[in-house]
Amino acid sequence: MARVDAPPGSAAPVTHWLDGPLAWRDRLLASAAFRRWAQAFPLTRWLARRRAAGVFDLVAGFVYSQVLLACVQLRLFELLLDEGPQSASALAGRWQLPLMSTERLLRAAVALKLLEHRPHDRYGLGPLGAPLAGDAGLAAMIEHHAALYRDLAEPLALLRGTTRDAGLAAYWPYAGTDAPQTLPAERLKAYSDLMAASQPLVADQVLGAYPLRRHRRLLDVGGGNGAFACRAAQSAPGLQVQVFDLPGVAAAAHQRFEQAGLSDRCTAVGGDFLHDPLPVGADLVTLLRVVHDHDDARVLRLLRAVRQALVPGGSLLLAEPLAGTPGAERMGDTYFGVYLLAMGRGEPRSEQRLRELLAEAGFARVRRLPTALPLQASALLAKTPDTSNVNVG
Ligand SMILES: C[S@@+](CC[C@H](N)C(=O)[O-])C[C@H]1O[C@@H](n2cnc3c(N)ncnc32)[C@H](O)[C@@H]1O
Repeated sequence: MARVDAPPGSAAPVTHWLDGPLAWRDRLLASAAFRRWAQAFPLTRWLARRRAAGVFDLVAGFVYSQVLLACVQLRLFELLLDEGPQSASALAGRWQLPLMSTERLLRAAVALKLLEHRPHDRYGLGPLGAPLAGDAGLAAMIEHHAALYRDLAEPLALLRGTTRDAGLAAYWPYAGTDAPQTLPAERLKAYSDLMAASQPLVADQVLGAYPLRRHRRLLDVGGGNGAFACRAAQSAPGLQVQVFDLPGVAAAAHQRFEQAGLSDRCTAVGGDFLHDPLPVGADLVTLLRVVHDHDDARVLRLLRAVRQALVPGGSLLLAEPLAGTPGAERMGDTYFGVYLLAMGRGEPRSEQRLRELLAEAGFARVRRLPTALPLQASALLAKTPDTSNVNVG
């Protein structure tokens, strides 16, 4: 039986009956002779090609991302949506780029299905580019990845924690401090604007899965500068909405409510949700894209504080992309796993892990609310016990 390394602290090597067959399979796939045979044999050729293409996509993925980033930075998708197909020379003139590199970018984007080559040698939107046209939230998300790409330039330095020029850690300053309430407003603005721009993607999922009309008072914890609160208030005319976020962010939420003419129903409170008491009396608390930013100990502290703040029988709606989501596994463990590592705190969690944390914090009757696009966000609804809110543990 094949030998594998023992886990730290254990003397005996750990083995499993599957180790032998899997080692045989690994040796087969690692053999150039076997791969040559599989590529030539008619019944395995399709599989060999698919595997080779899969490996190539992993090799070239960074290039794909940068082609997409260049298209977004040039506002190419909006331009083609507004003005229709364009020739390479028209685009090169508009962007003041060399014709040769403009053509290179356009052909690269065609191969990625971001664009399509149209009659008369023009370029129009492709099936993957069209949904990006005019979506400010997606564009903002894509553009802020420039910071992540800097962190990933040396992946081993990231894994060792020795990255020199912090990209995402600087972008999300609350992840690197135990006193986030002291952060000045100007350090909170870039990420808060990004969250507001991309919030419609999440709000669509949340409000589609869980209409808010049955609630009286909503507390959006870590609610950013109030983008979701406004959508929530507009979707449920009788709802009072309160945002709790860091002081600099809450001040921006207050401004948004005034500008939207919603100040009579929407308010904002500033503080640190890990140390300051949350406003009490809500019958619904939302935690949208908040929990994955924090380690288990902080999440438990936050969930217990939420439970204390809710009225007996109140509900918590937690929404974020979940690890292990069928069909979107790379989004959780690959993308968010690495993203949050670069950010400096937090982890993607599976539904099961969140259920455990919710139970430990005293929530019950947890159920998953089906969302239309789990890649964007999954939602869990949990309840506080109907009676007293004491003994939160
Ligand atoms: C990833 S953003 C999500 C914002 C918003 N819920 C959304 O989905 O657009 C996380 C939010 O949590 C807030 N936050 C992080 N740590 C906090 C803390 N200790 N106390 C209060 N707010 C905090 C941040 O300021 C930020 O607005």
